[in-house]
Amino acid sequence: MGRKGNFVEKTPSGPGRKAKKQKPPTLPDHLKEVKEPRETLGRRSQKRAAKRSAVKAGTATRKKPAKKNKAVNDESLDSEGMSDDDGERKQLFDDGDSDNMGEQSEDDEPLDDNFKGSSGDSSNDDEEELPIEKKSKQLKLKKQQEDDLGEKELLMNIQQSEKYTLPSGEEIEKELLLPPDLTILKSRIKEVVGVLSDFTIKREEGRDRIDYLDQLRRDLCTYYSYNDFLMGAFMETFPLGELIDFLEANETPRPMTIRTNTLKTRRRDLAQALINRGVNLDPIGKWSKVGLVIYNSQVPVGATPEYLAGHYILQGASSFLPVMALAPQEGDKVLDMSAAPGGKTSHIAALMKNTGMLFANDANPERAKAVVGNLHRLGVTNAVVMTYDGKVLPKMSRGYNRVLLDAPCSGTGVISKDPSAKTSKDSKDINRCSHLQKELILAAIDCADEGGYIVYSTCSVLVQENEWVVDYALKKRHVKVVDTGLEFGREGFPRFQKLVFHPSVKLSRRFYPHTHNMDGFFVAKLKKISNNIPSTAEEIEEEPAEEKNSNDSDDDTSAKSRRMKRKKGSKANDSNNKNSNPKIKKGNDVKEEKTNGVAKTGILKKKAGNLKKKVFGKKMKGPMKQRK
Ligand SMILES: C[S@@+](CC[C@H](N)C(=O)[O-])C[C@H]1O[C@@H](n2cnc3c(N)ncnc32)[C@H](O)[C@@H]1O
Repeated sequence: MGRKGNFVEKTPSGPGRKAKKQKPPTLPDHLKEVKEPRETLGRRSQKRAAKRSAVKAGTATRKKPAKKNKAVNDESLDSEGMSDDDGERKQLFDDGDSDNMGEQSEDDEPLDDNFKGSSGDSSNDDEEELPIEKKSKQLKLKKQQEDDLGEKELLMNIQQSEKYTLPSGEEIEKELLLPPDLTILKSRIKEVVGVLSDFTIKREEGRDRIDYLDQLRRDLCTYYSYNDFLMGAFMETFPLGELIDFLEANETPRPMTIRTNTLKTRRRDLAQALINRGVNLDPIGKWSKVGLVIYNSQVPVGATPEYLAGHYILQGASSFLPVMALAPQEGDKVLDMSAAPGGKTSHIAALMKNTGMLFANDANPERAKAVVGNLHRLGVTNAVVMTYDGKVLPKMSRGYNRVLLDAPCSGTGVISKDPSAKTSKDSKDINRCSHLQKELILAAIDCADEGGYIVYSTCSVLVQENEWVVDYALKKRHVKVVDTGLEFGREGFPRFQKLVFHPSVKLSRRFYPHTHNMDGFFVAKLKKISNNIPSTAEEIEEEPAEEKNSNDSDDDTSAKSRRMKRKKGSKANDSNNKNSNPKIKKGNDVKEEKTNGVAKTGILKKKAGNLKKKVFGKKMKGPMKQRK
């Protein structure tokens, strides 16, 4: 579909199988005789042909290019007769009828002669050369010299890196007085990463790892313009080699992607319509049937008639993933707890084929307006838009088959889109986000029906906003982590620094700009086992378990190395993932309500006076008519 760019450059791979098998052509002697140049030959060709004749007759010598000489002198080649064959073939081409062939082989030769700076024949050739040929030779020579120099420098650098010395405090102070020299910073970053990757061998006597890490952190902050806190957080999250890739990826925008709105069109038809408008596109990948990647366009992609008609939405590739993990079904009752501007809500509606009931909530009324606009444009008719604080939702409406919590977050996965995060986020922000996320995830679980699914996602790469939050939910509610069903993505971290999370958080998925060429994202899927709340939930500390011994090897995932920092009786929740019931107590504040997947509009009706809601297409009374 579309105009596919052929990114794989095809390089000729030498003679084919048949050609290799064939012996060089052997001609009868009379045909090998040198012919007089034909009348049609040009002046230069005639000169060359005359020279060749002289060489053959022994009245002149002919210089061979350095490489070819080497090949000719190579005994092993001689013994196989290959060089003779080459010579013979060359001679045949040179003397043959084809002027082009002759010219070609001649053109190749003087270049090497010139390289050797020889006189004689080559100087004659020089005289014959066109200015462009001379220029080309000079450029080749210059390039060769540069390459040689580069190689020498590389060797020198390698030798230097083995005994790389960190700058002294005085040198650093001096440096700080001047504007940053990016070239120096870049090479020092490279050097320090090199030392850290082979520390015992490359370290400077008397220097600790922390000295190098501090220097690296300072340099990375300056080079990539991050604040110290965030750089530290990233250094804890990624191995060093990967860290640089991640930071580099944050400097370039991700590909523009759109999602076909299957409520209105098919991807094939949309692609054709956009191609007709001069949009160069491709399917996003095998993992999505609705995504298209836009390489370039002659028209603004956010203002085409197809866009205005709601045939697609501009949406980052990673934003498809939480909805795919949620896998909403036709007729479901679904809650999108923080929905604005509605990209994922509209995707959910499309998968539900506008059936069932979809509640799109966002605490920010201004942002909720964008949800209204998008849902109208995209033809969503099964949705209600609400503007509540997600934390209060369980008191109003429960029994959802599926709940999406695309949580408010620090945005550390989308720095290429919003580079202000590089300097604006500090530890307080992350703590605040994490705290809110923990409250919202519990609310999301409470809203879900028994057996229902909750997808938790963020566009952050920080553990505190991801695995930590999921681990917290596992301790506080009777849920288990299940497979997201997504085909790709890195596993969630079951451990981080000294912290140990429930091993099942591994089932969650991490997506990175440097590995997946999409925004950094985290997706976890939970299944609610029951409405019961672990009896110890209130006593459980919010902090995840800490490892006993920080020297434990990173690979040691044994149960021994885990110390669950729970108080007495906390075993209950450990069994969540084995599907057994933990010690439980009924939540007093929560009135249970089994809905079997059908919306209980009574709740909404009761609170209608307070609800700032909008209904699209269908009235709120009674369950939606389902289109199957
Ligand atoms: C990551 S955005 C959601 C993006 C949306 N899911 C989409 O795909 O278009 C997070 C949203 O959470 C909303 N939010 C923040 N605090 C909230 C709360 N306490 N309850 C509900 N929504 C909240 C923000 O207004 C913001 O729109």
